[in-house]
Amino acid sequence: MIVLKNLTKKFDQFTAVDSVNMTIETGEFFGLLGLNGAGKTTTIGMLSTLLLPTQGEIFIDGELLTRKRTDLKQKISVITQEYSMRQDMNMDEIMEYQGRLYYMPKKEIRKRSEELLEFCGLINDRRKTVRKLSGGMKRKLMVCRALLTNPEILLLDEPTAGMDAVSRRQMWNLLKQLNGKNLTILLTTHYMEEAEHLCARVAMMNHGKIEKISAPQDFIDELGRFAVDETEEGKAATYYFHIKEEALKFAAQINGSFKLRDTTLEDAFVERAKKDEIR
Ligand SMILES: Nc1ncnc2c1ncn2[C@@H]1O[C@H](COP(=O)(O)OP(=O)(O)OP(=O)(O)O)[C@@H](O)[C@H]1O
Repeated sequence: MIVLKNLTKKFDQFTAVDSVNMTIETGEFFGLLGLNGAGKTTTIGMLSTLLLPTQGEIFIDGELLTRKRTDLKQKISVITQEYSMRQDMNMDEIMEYQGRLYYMPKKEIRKRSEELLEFCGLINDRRKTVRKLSGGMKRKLMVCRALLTNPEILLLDEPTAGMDAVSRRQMWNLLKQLNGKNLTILLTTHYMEEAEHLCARVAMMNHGKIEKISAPQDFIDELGRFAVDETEEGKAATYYFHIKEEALKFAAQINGSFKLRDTTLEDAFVERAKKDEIR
């Protein structure tokens, strides 16, 4: 279990993460959502101990996380937004290098690498250098590398940024399978469909603060499960309803064209952002 208590990070006078309180259960698939600059990466940075909190604490399974607690740090693996791999190494070499960093025996590195590369569908490309891999393959390799040391918690900062639709879905399947094996996953994403598809709960972060934590469906229900997209004289607007009959009644009096559909987490996210702009 991960517990953040009043977690705060200031860069000089600017507060990037502001008294965040949050609990992520063991084995949970949790999403951290928010506009650019909301404080998501900074939160991940503190969880990975790359950044030190200005105030507040992080507890892993009830124990205070500090840079000195290698035992706790070993439970956590992080995958950052940037590809941080040597271009001239092949997959086997990348895995071996990582294993050696953590003083893993050679035999174990080889066994676990093989399992992971197989699991991620990369085994046939293991001799390819990073330079020759597609963006999707590189991201999968980063997952393999992060899992080599058998972490209990995986932190992913925008794991599918820039991926094509097919690779993204492959990554989703992979992450779901890993979570099925009780890996706790915390991800940040700008793809609301991704969060809706994967996360049991999401936190909406805004200007460093957590505004609300709930299941994606709760955000949708709060807004109204039924959406009517109206297009009239080139203008588009969306209206939300809790009851389907009401949505249909509304749609019947529209002069232009309309589409009745299910509300998505993206709708809920955009509406919250609009309200914040007005405030
Ligand atoms: N090292 C730093 N020094 C000063 N300000 C920083 C630093 N790192 C982040 N910030 C600021 O803190 C705020 C939060 O940044 P952060 O990267 O955590 O946001 P984010 O939610 O991950 O955004 P994005 O979705 O764009 O990745 C931003 O205003 C950013 O400019």
